[in-house]
Amino acid sequence: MHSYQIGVLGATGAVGQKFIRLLEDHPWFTATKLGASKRSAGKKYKHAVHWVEKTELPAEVADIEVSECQSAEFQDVDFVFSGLDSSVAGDIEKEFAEAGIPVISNAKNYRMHDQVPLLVPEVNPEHAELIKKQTFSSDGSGWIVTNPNCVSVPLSMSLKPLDDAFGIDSLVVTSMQSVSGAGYPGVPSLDIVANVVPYIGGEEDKVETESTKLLGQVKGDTTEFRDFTIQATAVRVPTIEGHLLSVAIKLKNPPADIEEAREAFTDWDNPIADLDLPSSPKQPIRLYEENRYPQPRLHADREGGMQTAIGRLRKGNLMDLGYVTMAHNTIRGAAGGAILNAELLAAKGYFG
Ligand SMILES: NC(=O)C1=CN([C@@H]2O[C@H](COP(=O)(O)OP(=O)(O)OC[C@H]3O[C@@H](n4cnc5c(N)ncnc54)[C@H](OP(=O)(O)O)[C@@H]3O)[C@@H](O)[C@H]2O)C=CC1
Ligand SMILES: N[C@@H](CC(=O)OP(=O)(O)O)C(=O)O
Repeated sequence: MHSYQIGVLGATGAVGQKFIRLLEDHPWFTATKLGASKRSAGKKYKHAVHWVEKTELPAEVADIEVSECQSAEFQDVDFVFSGLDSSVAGDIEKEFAEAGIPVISNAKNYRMHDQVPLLVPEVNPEHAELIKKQTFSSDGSGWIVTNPNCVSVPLSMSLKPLDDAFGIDSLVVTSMQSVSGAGYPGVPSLDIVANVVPYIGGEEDKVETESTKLLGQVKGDTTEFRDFTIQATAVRVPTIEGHLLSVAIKLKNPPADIEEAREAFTDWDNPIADLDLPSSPKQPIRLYEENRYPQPRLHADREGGMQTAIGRLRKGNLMDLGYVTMAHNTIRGAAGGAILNAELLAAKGYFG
């Protein structure tokens, strides 16, 4: 039976609040320590946070006094989740790992670090073994694992079955990203109401790189990236939750017909199904046949926000296939993805 006391760094932020909500009643993990900036430290969580979740602020955490994000304050926890702002996540997460506290991070800072796994349990669970190569702490007790960017999650989930079946040559992706991706208060209302903003700073580089690490292979003490090319355009749209991606893909051994492409998704086996992890969706990938699906408002919450939706699968004129894919950006693409990573690592015995 797994039972862990955990801390949440950045607990007052948009992603931090999602951690708090998803951890309420979690069968394995209990949040006992919460960290944020000096602005929040010393206050009760209920007074420090500007709660934006639809559910009530969980009573178990409401009166916890928020700490500064220093390992000395978190000595009693088994590990921490990090929903820290990336401007501070680098130094803080390193300090925790050096002090022997594992960090399950949602921030971008260590995603490209040679020994840090960039992990999506259904895509590359075997990359967890890189943890053993990390030297943040002298005895190996402190380490960092990251989850990818909220666009890279549905992208890599959709690419994995296609890669297994046909091999990926190259792809073009356009991501239509919801406003919650920018945190709270996020994008100014005058920019985004009844509008589309055709640029999200720093986003395209991450989308063009992360899937080549996720679908890569651990070799020695690092990951060998794949050599397929991704061309990305990231735009902000006035939806609230759920990033919708349009993908056009060229394959090494294209399917004979669209039915064969469909089967790549429907016949794909989830490699972690037998672990029966608490946050694992029963059906990680859902292929919609209806031309008008998937839609962020209708489908982002499916399977607790952990399912990746695929639709509009069709033969392309220029590339081999076209499709759309969509996932809940702050659950599957952020806090829920990090919690699933921690469940995988707990089931594999990484927390001792
Ligand atoms: N929103 C999303 O969809 C996604 C976000 N992410 C990533 O998750 C992280 C958090 O994003 P989001 O929740 O939107 O951001 P927010 O701005 O909403 O929250 C940031 C958190 O970091 C804390 N913080 C800020 N400065 C410091 C500091 N100097 N020391 C300690 N804590 C500090 C804040 O505390 P305080 O309240 O006290 O200021 C707050 O808890 C980012 O790295 C982001 O890129 C990843 C995927 C998706
Ligand atoms: N940039 C993403 C959210 C985010 O913070 O991504 P990352 O974890 O890669 O920094 C969005 O706007 O939707």
